[in-house]
Amino acid sequence: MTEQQVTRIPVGGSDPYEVLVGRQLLGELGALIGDKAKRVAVIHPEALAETGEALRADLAVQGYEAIAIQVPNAEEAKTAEVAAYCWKALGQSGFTRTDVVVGVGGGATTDVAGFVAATWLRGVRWVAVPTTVLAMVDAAVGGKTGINTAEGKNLVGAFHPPAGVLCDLAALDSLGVHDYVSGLAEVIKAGFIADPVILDLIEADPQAARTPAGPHTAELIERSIRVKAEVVSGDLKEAGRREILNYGHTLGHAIEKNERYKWRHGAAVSVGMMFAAELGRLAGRLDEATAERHRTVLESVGLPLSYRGDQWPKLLENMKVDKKSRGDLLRFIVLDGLAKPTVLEGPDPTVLLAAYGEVSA
Ligand SMILES: NC(=O)c1ccc[n+]([C@@H]2O[C@H](COP(=O)([O-])OP(=O)(O)OC[C@H]3O[C@@H](n4cnc5c(N)ncnc54)[C@H](O)[C@@H]3O)[C@@H](O)[C@H]2O)c1
Ligand SMILES: O=C(O)C(=O)C[C@@H](O)[C@H](O)[C@H](O)COP(=O)(O)O
Ligand SMILES: [Zn+2]
Repeated sequence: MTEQQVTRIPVGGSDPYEVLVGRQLLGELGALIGDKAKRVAVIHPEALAETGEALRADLAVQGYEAIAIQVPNAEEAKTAEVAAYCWKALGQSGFTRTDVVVGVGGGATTDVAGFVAATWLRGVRWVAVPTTVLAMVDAAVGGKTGINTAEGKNLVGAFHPPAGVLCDLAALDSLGVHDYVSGLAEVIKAGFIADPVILDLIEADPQAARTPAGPHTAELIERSIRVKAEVVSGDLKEAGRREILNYGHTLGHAIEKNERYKWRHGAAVSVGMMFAAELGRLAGRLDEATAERHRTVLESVGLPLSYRGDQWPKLLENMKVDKKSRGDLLRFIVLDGLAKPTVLEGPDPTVLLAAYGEVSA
């Protein structure tokens, strides 16, 4: 990709928008903010203090009353206290319904920024500027916004699509390898549920896939965004098909909570996908080769495959508040085959335990 090339991926639904992938995209921000806004709030994590301030200063030069709101890094930002801190900043700046929130950062930041936008005055416009692989391919696209509570992950939130998403690939150069690789879990998820070419590209050179300098970085990101865009375009509020994007997340979210959010989301989802593959296999749905492919591709990029065996009772308890649960019924996304996701409802507890045995350390 040359510096000037920009890929535009449409996301449909009642409030359509585009995901732009390229470099030097910040020139696009003004058009997305629109001409009705007087004030803009740039919500950014501590790690991107300079970027947040540069963006604020640039918007101020363009004539907006721009404020920067710094939130903690990573999952510590996804709390009611941080949301309340942001609401206070908006209130103090006189933020009205025509003003705009810009969320710049990883998925944790875009989740809380989107949630603040969804709740302030019952909903104001927002633009996502994702700066991690994970946020580009998943978190910033699709309008799921939210925060955690003491009881679990993402338990409070709203569906509130952004006005646009700017994925500037240059942002990935400063990302640590651990965070880069964590994002690959959602890329690999998109491969297993819908686009196996993603898996072929990673398997061809797993080491190259671990860095933004790899030859297929833009293609992997764009393919994953297209999977997400296609799914959410037809089912914004997760009435059905959108549930496939939760592949690996039932156990993944339970692990994140058990680890008090010290594990990255992608790492937990990696173990969760391995578990879901084994669950599908043991339930007689998934062939052995595809289940084994999970192990090889996740391991090849350095993602974890196992978790502490003694934690199963706690994980089972955590999984009960998963949003796919209905009453006492646990529901999992499994595969009937490669790119054939489906729902497995109320699996036999012995099969669940056996599947966990396959990922227990
Ligand atoms: N809304 C959705 O549909 C959706 C989808 C997937 C994941 N998520 C959420 O996304 C979150 C995980 O996102 P993540 O993996 O991006 O992690 P993250 O947001 O926690 O970011 C990881 C770390 O990298 C820092 N960082 C961000 N961009 C950087 C950059 N360019 N250079 C250097 N440091 C940078 C962050 O400040 C943080 O410390 C989880 O909370 C998960 O639940 C949401
Ligand atoms: O967009 C979706 O829908 C997803 O499930 C994508 C997931 O990768 C993401 O982690 C999402 O935040 C999980 O949502 P939740 O509803 O299970 O909290
Ligand atoms: Zn996820």
